[in-house]
Amino acid sequence: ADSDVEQLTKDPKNWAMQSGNLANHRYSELKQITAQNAKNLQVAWTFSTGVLRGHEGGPLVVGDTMYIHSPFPNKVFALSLEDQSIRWKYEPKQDPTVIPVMCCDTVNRGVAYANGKIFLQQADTTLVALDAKTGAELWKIKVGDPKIGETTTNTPHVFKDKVLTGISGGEFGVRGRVTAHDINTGKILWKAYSTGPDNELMVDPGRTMTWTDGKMAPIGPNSSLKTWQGDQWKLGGGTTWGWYSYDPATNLVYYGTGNPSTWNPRQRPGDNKWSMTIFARDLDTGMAKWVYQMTPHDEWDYDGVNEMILADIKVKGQPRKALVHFDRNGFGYTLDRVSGELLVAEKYDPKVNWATHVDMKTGRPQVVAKYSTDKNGPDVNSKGICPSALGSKDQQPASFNRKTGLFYVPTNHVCMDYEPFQIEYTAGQPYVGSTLSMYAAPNSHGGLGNFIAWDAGTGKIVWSKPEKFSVWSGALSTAGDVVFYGTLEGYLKAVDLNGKELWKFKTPSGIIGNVHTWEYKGKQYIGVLSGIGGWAGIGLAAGLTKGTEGLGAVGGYKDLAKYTELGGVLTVFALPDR
Ligand SMILES: O=C(O)c1cc(C(=O)O)c2c(n1)C(=O)C(=O)c1cc(C(=O)O)[nH]c1-2
Ligand SMILES: [Ca+2]
Repeated sequence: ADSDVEQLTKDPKNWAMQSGNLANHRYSELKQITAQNAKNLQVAWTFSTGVLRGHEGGPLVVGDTMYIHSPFPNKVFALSLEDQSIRWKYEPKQDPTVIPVMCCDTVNRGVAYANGKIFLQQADTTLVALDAKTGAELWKIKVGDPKIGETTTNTPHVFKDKVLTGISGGEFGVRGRVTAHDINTGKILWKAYSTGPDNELMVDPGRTMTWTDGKMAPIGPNSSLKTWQGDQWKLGGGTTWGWYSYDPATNLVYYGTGNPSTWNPRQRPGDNKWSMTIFARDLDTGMAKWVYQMTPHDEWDYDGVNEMILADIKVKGQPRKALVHFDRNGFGYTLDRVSGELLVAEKYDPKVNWATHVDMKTGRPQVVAKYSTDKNGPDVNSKGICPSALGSKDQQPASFNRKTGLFYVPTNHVCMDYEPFQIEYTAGQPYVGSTLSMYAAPNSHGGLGNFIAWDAGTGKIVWSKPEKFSVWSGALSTAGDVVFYGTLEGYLKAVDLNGKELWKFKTPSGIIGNVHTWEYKGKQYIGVLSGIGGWAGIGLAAGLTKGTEGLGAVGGYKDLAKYTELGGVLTVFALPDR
């Protein structure tokens, strides 16, 4: 039987899924807080998780209870909205040796709710179901092995009667996959890899389609194996650590796969399918209906895992069932989510230079030779590549406003120098094979980020608001015509539909969490987790973690220490009583 989560997300009093709804909208129908009164927002209450390092994701609210989480050791708290007391607390026992094999800080992107259960994905790859009333453990299952660099940072995703989860470790030669579990027992119902033989990919060579020659065509047999040399696909990356979405009308689940391993492209000739790819899979069977690869043969670490936002919008004047995706590679893609047809691919940061454009017939980016780290070869420093490996956007999710039809997107405005080198694979050791340095986009406003509004029907930036640092927090937009996001200095900001700043508040630490909203006893609340960390904040969060120095210190982020310190704190805001 289907879970209650879809129904719960239809009542805007709840915030029952990390993304707000199945379609990854991060939009709320609540409109007590408006562009006129947002300047009056005040702190209603706060709560410390007692954990340092990177707090991504955000609070879930179901009825009169809030569920929040922390990064490693992955605590979960159930809080009463009535008196803010702790109803229960869960703290798993985990082996801390997992910490050094997490590439980009010990982040966690939050818990999921369904049918009276809370689902948690621990760093050590254990997927756990808890009783939402008591916090008692109902079942758990390990989906990976940290000894070979497999870890988990993603939120679990509940669609209908299944909970889906991914894997991290693209920087350790992990082979990416998604598993679908029975919500009542944890039993694996299907498992679909990103690289390898057709049966393990769960593709049908005659029926799984992809965009080629200006139309959809079957992918053909061994579509992945043919694009790797020898057994390289076994260490091929294509991990699955992003925000998934689901369309009940087509029964398709959508997610992206990450970078191919290693970052030295000369060591893995070929397109490296299906890394850097959008998968559309039937939820019941797991079989792929269509795939689209954004960055064939990645040479820059542009993981393709960023969220797929399902939106019914006009594209070039025609109403379409669209899928909108802001890829790390700097292109904003609009596809037909039913067929997989490529509709729009345009740069959402004007500085993007590694490719001139995406060929709309082949779907392939046209790479600029001087920024090809493969052509330039190992031990050559390719300079001035935009975006950097952080992408024009990383994990920080965008919001789709159902009223304006526009997307509000937190972005990075960062470029890099990239120098690949030969690396041997050793299980459980970084398999990175490149050194980077990253810096603010040259000849621009000097900051490391922008917060933008995007028209996915035409592929155009509507407005762009410069920020000193990358906007590493997820956005929220509301029917009250307010858009919220957090900054790495720790400000929670409210802007109007033209990007004009209405209000800001300095929270206790830098924000890499996502802004959520809910209603309790007739009052609308806004909540966000502070707690600097993640890749942009890792310098502050951990010093550079041993073994991950190669991931590159980002020059400008060192200044963060002038603005903020570590510490996970939830801050809840509301308008004053009249
Ligand atoms: O390839 C992978 O498996 C993998 C995993 C993760 C992760 O799980 O956090 C990140 C990345 N890659 C990555 O490339 C990246 O830029 C990144 C940023 C962050 C973050 O939370 O700030 N995680 C990750
Ligand atoms: Ca990666």
